[in-house]
Amino acid sequence: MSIIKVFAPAKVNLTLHVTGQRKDGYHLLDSLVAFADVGDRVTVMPAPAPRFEVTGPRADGVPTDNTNLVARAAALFGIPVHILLSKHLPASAGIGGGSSDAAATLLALSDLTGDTKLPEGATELGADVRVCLMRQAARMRGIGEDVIPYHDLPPLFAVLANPGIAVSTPAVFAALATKTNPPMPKKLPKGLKTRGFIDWLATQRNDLEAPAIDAAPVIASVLQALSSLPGARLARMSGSGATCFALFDTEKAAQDAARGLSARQPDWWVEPVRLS
Ligand SMILES: C[C@@](CO)(OP(=O)(O)O)[C@H](O)COP(=O)(O)OP(=O)(O)OC[C@H]1O[C@@H](n2ccc(N)nc2=O)[C@H](O)[C@@H]1O
Ligand SMILES: Nc1ncnc2c1ncn2[C@@H]1O[C@H](COP(=O)(O)OP(=O)(O)O)[C@@H](O)[C@H]1O
Repeated sequence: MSIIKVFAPAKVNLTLHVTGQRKDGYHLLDSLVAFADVGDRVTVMPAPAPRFEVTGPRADGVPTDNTNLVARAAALFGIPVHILLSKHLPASAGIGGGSSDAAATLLALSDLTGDTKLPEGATELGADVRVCLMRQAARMRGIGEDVIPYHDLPPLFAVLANPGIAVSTPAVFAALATKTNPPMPKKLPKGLKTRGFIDWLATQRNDLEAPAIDAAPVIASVLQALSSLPGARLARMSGSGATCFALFDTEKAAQDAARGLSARQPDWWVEPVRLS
């Protein structure tokens, strides 16, 4: 029997510029997205009837019914499968857990069925699903439908930190004071090494940081804690929060900093990661 396992990496918005709003309310973005080496795991196997289970250290509170994006993605293929979702990423956390799980499910079912074409409705599962299907650094524009791979990401080492509060993406977008902010430069940097690239990132923004902090002031404490870690070069929020990241010049600096932060904040989710 074929059992297909697909990793669903955390998505990190290294930048997130909100550049406008469509008539239907969705916001136009210009975001440089990368993927971490931590994530959820989706296992799919053929079954006589559909079955869906959620396990893992971060399974609490994740829907186990057909509202889960994994179940919705699988249903698009119209064949019965048994799916195991192992949750390692916090939910409603700005790191695209649901979208990455949905993308992993689409990839697993394509593999199982041999269908190379995505089923209708696949990318409507969420604005981040398209970039999550790409699973590599990319510039994402529009509301997430315009995704171009970015091949110039140098080695990037980060600490991800989430204080354990869920943030509502629609509420954060709705609270944004200015909807038309400048995009990133037309041409993104090419050939920069880690240090220079982090310096460039520091000139860019996450426009959702301010409204997310208004909704959940603990995010300001997370950013403060990350920026004061030894060797931290830049601290920023990912997506609509509450997960924030700090960037370091070396893998060792990120690992040491993550150990220190975990010891001080044992209730936070803290992970040293490599981004690509
Ligand atoms: C903000 C971002 C940045 O990568 O990440 P997260 O914070 O979710 O991780 C994404 O654009 C989120 O993508 P995703 O979580 O897939 O969004 P969806 O489920 O499609 O939309 C949830 C809600 O967010 C708002 N929304 C989402 C995307 C967008 N470009 N404009 C919006 O205004 C809408 O209110 C929408 O109803
Ligand atoms: N597979 C999934 N994992 C996590 N949350 C999910 C999943 N499927 C549906 N959801 C729902 O999607 C919402 C957003 O979760 P998530 O995608 O993790 O957040 P974000 O959009 O901030 O990255 C949550 O309210 C959760 O109930």
